[in-house]
Amino acid sequence: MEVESLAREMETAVRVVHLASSLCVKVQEKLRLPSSTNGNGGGHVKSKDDDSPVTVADWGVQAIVSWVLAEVFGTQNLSIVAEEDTDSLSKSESLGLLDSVSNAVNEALSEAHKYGLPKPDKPLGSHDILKAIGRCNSTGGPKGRHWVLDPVDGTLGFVRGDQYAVALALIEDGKVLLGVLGCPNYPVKKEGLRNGCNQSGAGSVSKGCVMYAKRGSGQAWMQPLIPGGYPESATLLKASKVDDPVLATVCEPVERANSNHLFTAGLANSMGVRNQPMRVYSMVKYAAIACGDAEVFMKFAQSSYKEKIWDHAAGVVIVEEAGGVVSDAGGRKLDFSKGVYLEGLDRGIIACSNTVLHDKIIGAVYASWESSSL
Ligand SMILES: Nc1ncnc2c1ncn2[C@@H]1O[C@H](COP(=O)(O)O)[C@@H](OP(=O)(O)O)[C@H]1O
Ligand SMILES: [Mg+2]
Repeated sequence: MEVESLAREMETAVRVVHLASSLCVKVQEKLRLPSSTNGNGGGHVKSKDDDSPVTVADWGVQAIVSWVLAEVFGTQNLSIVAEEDTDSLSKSESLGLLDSVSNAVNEALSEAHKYGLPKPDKPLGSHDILKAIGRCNSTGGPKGRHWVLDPVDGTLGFVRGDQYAVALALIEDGKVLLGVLGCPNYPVKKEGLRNGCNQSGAGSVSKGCVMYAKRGSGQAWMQPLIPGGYPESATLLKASKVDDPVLATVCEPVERANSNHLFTAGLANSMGVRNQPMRVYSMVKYAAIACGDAEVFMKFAQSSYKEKIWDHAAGVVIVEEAGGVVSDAGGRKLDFSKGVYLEGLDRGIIACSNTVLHDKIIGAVYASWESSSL
């Protein structure tokens, strides 16, 4: 019974992330048009109170995921924790923006049947869209089931035409049961789509994938993103077996403000890492570990910053089921049971493709922390 219901949740989550990713691809294309070079993406981008950008895609994805989850599972007991709210979108001066969100949402939902998802009888009105976005106001917690959504993770990467991710997870009683990551700009080797993406070899590269995993299954999967529909195939993902730091690739946030590059460079150096760090926006870093393109992901934010569950939940379960390990800098599992924030996080986050590298980094943190300036 339990397994069966989770199958339905996984199926819905994967399909809606495909649909949401298709919306993002279209919005990102519009942002790149010459008419969008006026600093606010032709009206598609707005600044939040903390000056970080929010776009038509952030609200559009949140509306779509919320609407589909409500259709499939009903609104009673539906708890969704998500990044965006309706505050700025419902202001009178945002009417144009709300119109753009409505258009993007209705365009995407008109194709929902091609993804095996329900579709509205008639286009959603602004009221329905604000309701769907506003419904995602849960704060999670230790008990019950909570969907956790980052509609566009790495919004800065998104507006810069770079990497970003759509991240959806399901948490029950504080444990992440399943995670889905849409990575519309992630390069995937064609051989990889057939055989597991850590296989090397010359050959063409396609763009975009959706990765997903169910807790305890010992399997993480990847599907290609295909325009206008749902793919038939999925391939198994395996994290890298490289355990020699000399051969390892470390990835980290692009923005210095989000992680201390100097500190992580010192750690990497002390363990013998030689490759330059791979700097990537968003949870795509977890995707890179899960599919064997990198071995280590480190994020050491300023001590005043509190990490949010939607920035990690989906990535953690996918990396772990692909064979990797994720913990805080003290080696403890991340705690998704305390609400919106990863409370009690010890200094930083370390995701590795295997325990050998993970143990080495935890040891390096221990050795170097005293002398760090964090
Ligand atoms: N000062 C800060 N320190 C650390 N992380 C931060 C931060 N400000 C924002 N972030 C988080 O870092 C995420 C981007 O990750 P990365 O830097 O790895 O690309 C942001 O996600 P959003 O883009 O969804 O807001 C945001 O949640
Ligand atoms: Mg985010």
